[in-house]
Amino acid sequence: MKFKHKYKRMIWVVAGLCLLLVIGSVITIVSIDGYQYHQNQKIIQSITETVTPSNTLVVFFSRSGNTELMARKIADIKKAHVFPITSSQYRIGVKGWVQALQDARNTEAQITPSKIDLAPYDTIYIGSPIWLYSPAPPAFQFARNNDFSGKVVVLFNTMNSKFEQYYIDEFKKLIEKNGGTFLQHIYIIRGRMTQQMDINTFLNEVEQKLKI
Ligand SMILES: Cc1cc2nc3c(=O)[nH]c(=O)nc-3n(C[C@H](O)[C@H](O)[C@H](O)COP(=O)(O)O)c2cc1C
Repeated sequence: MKFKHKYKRMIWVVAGLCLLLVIGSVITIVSIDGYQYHQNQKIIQSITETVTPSNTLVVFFSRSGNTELMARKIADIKKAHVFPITSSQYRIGVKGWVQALQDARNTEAQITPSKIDLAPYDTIYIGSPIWLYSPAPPAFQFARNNDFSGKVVVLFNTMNSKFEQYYIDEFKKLIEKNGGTFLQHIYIIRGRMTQQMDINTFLNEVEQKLKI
């Protein structure tokens, strides 16, 4: 009887420790996310936008600003117009992070705007973070909603460590189904959360990727 009681107590202690570990990890991840968001925003504001006519458009969805940074750098180099897609349920913070994790493998999302007039452009860059090895749902939703007839499309992603080619192929199929030519997939691995590459190396990497 005494042994059973001790055993039960041990289970509670282990369960409590596991719960603390999960809460601690979530707090750490969300704090790093928030820190990164603010660091990225400082640099993003210093990159000037192209206002003259352009036949290249960079469309992106970004939560913590890494993909936005890549998008703005691509637009700067290519003298392209840039257009953010937003999805309010994935805002920075705990709620948005949990929702992102929950929806990571979906290919549908509520996005604003749902469509963009692509008529002035012949090349469209579409960017998003990788969530659970796949481009985030807003990128798929944008690809589903728009007509890419006569357009060349480049998918670009930022991530911590890796993606699965299967999801990139699915994205390519969606672009082709909507009339586009899928030219290329480019990506930057910024490294795991505590050892991410610094912003200048990241921006140099964007330049290198565009030369390929
Ligand atoms: C819910 C969620 C899932 C993620 N899954 C992956 C993943 O499978 N592989 C990976 O390398 N990074 C993953 N990440 C990290 C992001 O891809 C990475 O931080 C990205 O640069 C964030 O882009 P953003 O700042 O534009 O939102 C994930 C992030 C979140 C929030």
